[in-house]
Amino acid sequence: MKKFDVIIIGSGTAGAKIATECAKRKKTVALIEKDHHIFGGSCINIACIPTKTLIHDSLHDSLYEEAVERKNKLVKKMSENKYKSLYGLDQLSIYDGEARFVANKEVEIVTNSTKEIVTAEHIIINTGAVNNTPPIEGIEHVKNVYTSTSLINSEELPDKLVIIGGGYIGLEYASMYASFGSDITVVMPEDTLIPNEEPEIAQEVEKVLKDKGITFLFGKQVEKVKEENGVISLQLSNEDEVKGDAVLIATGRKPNVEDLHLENTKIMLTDEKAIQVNDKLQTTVDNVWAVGDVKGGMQFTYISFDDARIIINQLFGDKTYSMKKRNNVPYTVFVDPPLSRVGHTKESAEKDGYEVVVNNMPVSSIPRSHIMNDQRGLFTGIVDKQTGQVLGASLFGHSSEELINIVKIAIDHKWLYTDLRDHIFNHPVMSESLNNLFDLEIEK
Ligand SMILES: Cc1cc2nc3c(=O)[nH]c(=O)nc-3n(C[C@H](O)[C@H](O)[C@H](O)COP(=O)(O)OP(=O)(O)OC[C@H]3O[C@@H](n4cnc5c(N)ncnc54)[C@H](O)[C@@H]3O)c2cc1C
Ligand SMILES: NC(=O)c1ccc[n+]([C@@H]2O[C@H](COP(=O)([O-])OP(=O)(O)OC[C@H]3O[C@@H](n4cnc5c(N)ncnc54)[C@H](O)[C@@H]3O)[C@@H](O)[C@H]2O)c1
Repeated sequence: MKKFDVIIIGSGTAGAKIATECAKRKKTVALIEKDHHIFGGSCINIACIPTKTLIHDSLHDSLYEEAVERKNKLVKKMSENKYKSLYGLDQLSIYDGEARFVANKEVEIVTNSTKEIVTAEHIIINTGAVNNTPPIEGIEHVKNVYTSTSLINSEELPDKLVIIGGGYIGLEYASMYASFGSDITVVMPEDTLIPNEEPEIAQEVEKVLKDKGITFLFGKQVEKVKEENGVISLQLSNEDEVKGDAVLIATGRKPNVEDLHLENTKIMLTDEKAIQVNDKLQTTVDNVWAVGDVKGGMQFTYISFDDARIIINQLFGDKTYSMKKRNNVPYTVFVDPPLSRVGHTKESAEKDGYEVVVNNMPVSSIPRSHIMNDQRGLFTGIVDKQTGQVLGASLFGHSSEELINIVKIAIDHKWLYTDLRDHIFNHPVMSESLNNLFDLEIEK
């Protein structure tokens, strides 16, 4: 049986980074990827990069088919570059095959024509997540039912798209396909949009997305789907019916564990069927680690990348970096304009015992928004009344995907609101708005 220092299952964000770092340190590595067409994993092939490219082009008057073509070229280039950056690294063997466990520390690699069992001192599982499709009667018989992956590969713009689920994918695709000109209905079980965000921000997002022509059906489940002459009818929980010519299922993504044959090991799963790890990303088997979406929790590329930092620190560093040190993770929902958040909302800060000062500021008060001719949105800043420390921000408006990182630095470094209020920004730019967002009256 061939023995490596490290086996990595999946070439996603974490896997590729760990493979490079191990090879740099002259470790022998087997990197196993089951689908050569998505070498480099989800982010560059089916997720962040293709969707944000299409979103960009949807806002710059591109025709849908042209945008899909540009997206395809970019994805191909990025995937090839990723492969080239790894292929030929000394000590690194890339396997085009599916990995499955046959014992705690033994992995079988299955290709079309071969089977080989390999072992290693360390095994890292980076198999990502797969779509979670709810059981809806009739759905398997209906054409033009898409996932986030298949819809953006279809070159035909849907005329009337019904989206099931109002999370990240549901909202980003609703906004993007509305910008391209599709008629959009979002069916979601929640009673309100983005219930974990500041209520004022959520209301503003809803208003802006409705102004784009998107219809939301709140508090509804889809029970049955059927198709007649190309018209798809979705029967909802309250007997209502909604019709479209295409359906997107955007009801979450679940850890990809099914084909790993973990029953041959002592690797345990959580109640949510993710691989159970501790804060160092160790599974329940010694020297087997899990990184990225497959370990459950937040599903973001930068979390997978940060997981790689943990592994590299644990294998080659001083072993001090772990999930315990990860906090204030920012995120952006790339609707138009983007919604970004870091740290506390008013409600979550108060739950944690803070007395807070809150400032809401319309984007229209920012000079840059007039230059760009886009005054939509609202910014909210949250500050601890006792200490004056910045606790959080919710930014719904142009460029928020960049601005939010300034607030993250402020929270991480325990800056006071006055640090942002008095910072000299250049002008006229969106970031100077932080001077005003954190210009607060704080009485102690
Ligand atoms: C539509 C969409 C948009 C998104 N947009 C964003 C965004 O804007 N920003 C953001 O931060 N996140 C975004 N995400 C989430 C982000 O893409 C994921 O969190 C991230 O890519 C997860 O990476 P990973 O390292 O866990 O694994 P992945 O990148 O998913 O890689 C897993 C790899 O393992 C391979 N594999 C699986 N099983 C086996 C096996 N048995 N043997 C061998 N290989 C195997 C797969 O083929 C795959 O290549 C988006 C997700 C989606 C679906
Ligand atoms: N900008 C980004 O960073 C970005 C973009 C896209 C996706 N992602 C990641 O991808 C992951 C998956 O995205 P997602 O939107 O699929 O998941 P999600 O968890 O964000 O949202 C799922 C939605 O589907 C609804 N839902 C669940 N079961 C349902 C059912 N049976 N019927 C109808 N609706 C149902 C949920 O209530 C929710 O509204 C996210 O967790 C996110 O981390 C990130």
